[in-house]
Amino acid sequence: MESWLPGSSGPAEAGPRLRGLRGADLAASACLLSGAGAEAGCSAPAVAAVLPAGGSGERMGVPTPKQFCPILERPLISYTLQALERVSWIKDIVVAVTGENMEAMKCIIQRYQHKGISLVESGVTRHRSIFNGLKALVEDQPNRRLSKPEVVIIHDAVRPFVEEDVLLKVVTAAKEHGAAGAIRPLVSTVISPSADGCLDHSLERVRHRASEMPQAFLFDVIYEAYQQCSDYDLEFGTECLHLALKYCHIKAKLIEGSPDLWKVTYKRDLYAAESIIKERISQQICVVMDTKEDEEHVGHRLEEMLKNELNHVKVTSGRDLQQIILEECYNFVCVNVMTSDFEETQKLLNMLEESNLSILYPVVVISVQFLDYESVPFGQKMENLMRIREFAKEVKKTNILLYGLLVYYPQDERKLQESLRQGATIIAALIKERNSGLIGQLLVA
Ligand SMILES: Nc1ccn([C@@H]2O[C@H](COP(=O)(O)OP(=O)(O)OP(=O)(O)O)[C@@H](O)[C@H]2O)c(=O)n1
Ligand SMILES: O=C(CO)[C@H](O)[C@H](O)COP(=O)(O)O
Repeated sequence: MESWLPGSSGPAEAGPRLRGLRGADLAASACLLSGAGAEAGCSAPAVAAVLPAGGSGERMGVPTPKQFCPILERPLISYTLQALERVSWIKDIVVAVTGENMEAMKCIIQRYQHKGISLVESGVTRHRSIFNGLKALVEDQPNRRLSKPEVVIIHDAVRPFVEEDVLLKVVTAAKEHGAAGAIRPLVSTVISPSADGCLDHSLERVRHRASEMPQAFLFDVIYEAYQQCSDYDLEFGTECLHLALKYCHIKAKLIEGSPDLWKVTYKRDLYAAESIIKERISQQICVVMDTKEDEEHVGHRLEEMLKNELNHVKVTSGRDLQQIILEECYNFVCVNVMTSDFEETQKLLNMLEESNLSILYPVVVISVQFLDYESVPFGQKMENLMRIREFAKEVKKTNILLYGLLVYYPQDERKLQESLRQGATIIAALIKERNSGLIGQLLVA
């Protein structure tokens, strides 16, 4: 049994904030799982995960297998790997991919800096792919690098939104019951047609559930089940929990999962996944000010306007930028009140590039300038500001989306209020949409 350190789930906080159990709660649950008291410290089963990723995604209807389809320019499977690898108590992750996609998969692992991933060749069916993944974890394999876990999680590579709390629940239940899997209420009623295409019978919807992923098993149970099962099971079966029941008489514990556990299957699911990701990374905005003037100052007024416009979003003024970057804020509004150049924006861009924050998600930077006809001639200001196009092209290479916003700054208070409101609306839209086609544009409010 491996040590399961309290609070060892630090990396799980990486990426957009997770819902459900957090930090201390997770550590406490991990202790409970082990059954060991505080005096004994935490210990828990060694856990590994197998991800079948060898399908062709026929139902998606595109040439690229769906697990490699890009969402915000990053392959879907990378999001799933990120979700699993940030769980510190999952020790090994085995991914089953086709020989044809092996190199592509290696590139994905390298480019997105995934850690602790081993690759095996997939099989012609999902069950065969999973079996290959399990074999890689068995002790008597030649060239064995991985250790046999006590519990193994099985999770589809095309379910990117799996959270640590549901993983912990299925693992805990698997340790107690031998097998466990996430379920969801049925959306539609399941009916059985007869051979002539007419209704034979209908199932009572409230008595049935949709079986989702993740699932977890005592390793010996699921490995035994796969070793015993028939070719028919391997060819046509779709349910791992059923194999554990049929061949090992293990009745899986069923765990209620969240709606986000759904399997990306059709093209529309990619759009849904993209929307979820965009929403998650738009929950915090950092306003970087080139002035420390009082609250009445126009930069602060824009910040207040943003807070009103986006009342569910955390809007913070950036004092300690390094810390804010470390906390994984993906949206920055750089307000230039005192200056009419990109010096402040440039400093921020340098910090972002050094931080590697944009490896996983596109970071939005909006450089805001104020257009005050009385102090700087329009032509001179524009000449300066047009340089944003070059900057934007350059930083796009590192996945930073740079936009310019010119806010009209009239003397008339009512008009100024209106410009600021419009500016806040544009900022909100740019952050929400993350449209790379608009980078380097100077929008006017
Ligand atoms: N021979 C196979 C078939 C499927 N899978 C994986 O099993 C998971 C769930 O299967 P499914 O959604 O059915 O994927 P596909 O078989 O790719 O899709 P489709 O049925 O539309 O062809 C996916 O991560 C898929 O890559 C696999 O590893 N090996
Ligand atoms: O939902 C699941 C668990 O029960 C699996 O993801 C599902 O069985 C995969 O099967 P298929 O390849 O036929 O979609």
